[in-house]
Amino acid sequence: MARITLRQLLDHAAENDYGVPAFNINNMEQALAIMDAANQVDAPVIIQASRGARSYANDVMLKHMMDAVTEIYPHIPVCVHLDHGNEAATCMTAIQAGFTSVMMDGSLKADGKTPGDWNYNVGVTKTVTDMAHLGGISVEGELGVLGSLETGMGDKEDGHGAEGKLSHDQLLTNPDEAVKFVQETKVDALAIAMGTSHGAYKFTRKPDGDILAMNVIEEIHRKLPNTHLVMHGSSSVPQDLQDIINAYGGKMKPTWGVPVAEIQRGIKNGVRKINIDTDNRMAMTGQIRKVLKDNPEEFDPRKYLKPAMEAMTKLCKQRLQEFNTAGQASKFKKILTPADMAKRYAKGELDPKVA
Ligand SMILES: O=C(CO)COP(=O)(O)O
Ligand SMILES: O=C[C@H](O)COP(=O)(O)O
Ligand SMILES: [Zn+2]
Ligand SMILES: [Zn+2]
Repeated sequence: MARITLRQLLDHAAENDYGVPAFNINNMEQALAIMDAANQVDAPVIIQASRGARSYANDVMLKHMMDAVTEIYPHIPVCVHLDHGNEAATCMTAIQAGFTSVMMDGSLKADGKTPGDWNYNVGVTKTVTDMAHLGGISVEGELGVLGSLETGMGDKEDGHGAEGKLSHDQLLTNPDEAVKFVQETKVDALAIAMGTSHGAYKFTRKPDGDILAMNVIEEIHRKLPNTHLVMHGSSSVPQDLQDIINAYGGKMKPTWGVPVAEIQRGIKNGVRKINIDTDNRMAMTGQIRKVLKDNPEEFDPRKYLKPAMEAMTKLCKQRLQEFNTAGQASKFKKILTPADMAKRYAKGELDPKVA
């Protein structure tokens, strides 16, 4: 069993200068596609499930799917992570279901819509780290609210995201506050806001520093050189995937995502976890549309799900190569269990270090 905690994985990534994509799953096809990619390029990987994924697939199904992939690919370290936990209970039930890492997203209140203030965010995040670390489970926190620097709007695209207009103060993580947040909460990884948002419609033009503030990441990394940074909303929304969808009856509007080169710049500056969901959704949907359009007589789901999986594997493989995750799986000497990690937290070995 090669189920790894986020903390052990990202510590290795920091020591070896690479980033790890965190791909979202909702079903078996996505889990198999990710693992096929990781196996082909010898990469460790993060598989994450949102609250929506948990209610779509059922925790029991997710748990056994994760057991299945680690049995099929025992040599691939897999971190099973909760994406955007909205309250402590959501994190605790994920841990019960076998997740080795949870995100407590206190940038928004439990409703997933209202921005949380400093005291709320620190309080709820610390509650989760205190409990999770007792069991050796890793925690990602978030400071700053995801949303567009072009429009000031939070991302409401998939039901989770700030409502209403946000100020630049809210949309850009403050580096001094980031230091205090990490010290007070002891999170293992920190998600920061710098202009990305979820979904396909991130930018109306190729992003420059005005709308994708990579300088914020660089400044935070200078102050917190030992903290693993997380970029949410990091799909690149490739033009060729937009084109396939639109060529086969889709109606995606013109849009830009996060260029891979910007993510690579982030990886040089402490970004260790890169969240990608939309690109994989698009890769699958493009193939499903194509098969059904080309073969209107077809009704066997395997006929369109297989090419959909292959397109997702191709995308995942490409990101694992671009982030230098490829070739790293076989470098792991020993996968520590959550119980091993619990002892390390108890000794204070994993306490945050500030520059
Ligand atoms: O951040 C994400 C999940 O937490 C996914 O982002 P994308 O919508 O850019 O793929
Ligand atoms: O928010 C991040 C992911 O894209 C998951 O989306 P979801 O909540 O629709 O599952
Ligand atoms: Zn999303
Ligand atoms: Zn996210």
